[in-house]
Amino acid sequence: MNTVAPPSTGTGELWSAEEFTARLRAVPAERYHDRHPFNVRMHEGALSRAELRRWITNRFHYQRHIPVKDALILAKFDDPALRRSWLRRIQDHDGLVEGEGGIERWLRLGEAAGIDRERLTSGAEVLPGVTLAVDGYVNFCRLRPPLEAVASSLTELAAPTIMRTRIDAFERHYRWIDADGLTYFRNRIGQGGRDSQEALALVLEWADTRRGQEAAVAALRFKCDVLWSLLDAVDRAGEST
Ligand SMILES: O=C(O)c1cc(C(=O)O)c2c(n1)C(=O)C(=O)c1cc(C(=O)O)[nH]c1-2
Repeated sequence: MNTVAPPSTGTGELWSAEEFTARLRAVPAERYHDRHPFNVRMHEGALSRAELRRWITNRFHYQRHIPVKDALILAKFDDPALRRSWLRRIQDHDGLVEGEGGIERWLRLGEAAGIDRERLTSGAEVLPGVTLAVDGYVNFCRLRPPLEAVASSLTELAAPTIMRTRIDAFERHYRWIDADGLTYFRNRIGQGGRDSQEALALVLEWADTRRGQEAAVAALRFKCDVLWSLLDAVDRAGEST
């Protein structure tokens, strides 16, 4: 996390599709939040119940804003097929009817960990740094062009792997959480894989200048920083309790 982005000149030649793809994939490979000390401790089984509950509570703030940022991205598209396709992401989180969808599954994860849904939905325990990180992501998607907004979702290239690692860690080390609570993570393996392939194809198609390619890589770095900052806040909150 100490690397500094080189200044973007945007003046070089267009990277080939292979090189551009490799540069995009290199970003989460280097700075995805699976390397964050908090996630490392989670995967090793070293988190206390209070820490895990703090993570679930604060990550809920991220989860509930994903469909909001996807609605902001959707509003930028003028193509019906593209809107239809992107709409699926909102439906994945919100469900088609009450009681379904990713947000509901995250609430059930909370219940499995002993946090009732009123406590999660109240947002009362969301840390200031988490609010800022999530606002940063939502506003990035609100303000940036479609290429960058879509590219920022490409952290999901790495998400299926972290989901598998997390399920394994929960089943092994945090057995006090009922296994049914892990359904959110199980569902995201397929959804995240599909969403990231869709987003990658769009970014490859739309980035038709070197400047655009560099902007897409920078968007993905920014998103890695969002996820990293969120975990920093969750990690540091423990120092004062
Ligand atoms: O738990 C995780 O590590 C993790 C990471 C990410 C990600 O890489 O952005 C997402 C999710 N989960 C997730 O559940 C999710 O729905 C999601 C949507 C997006 C996005 O940027 O559109 N990222 C992620």
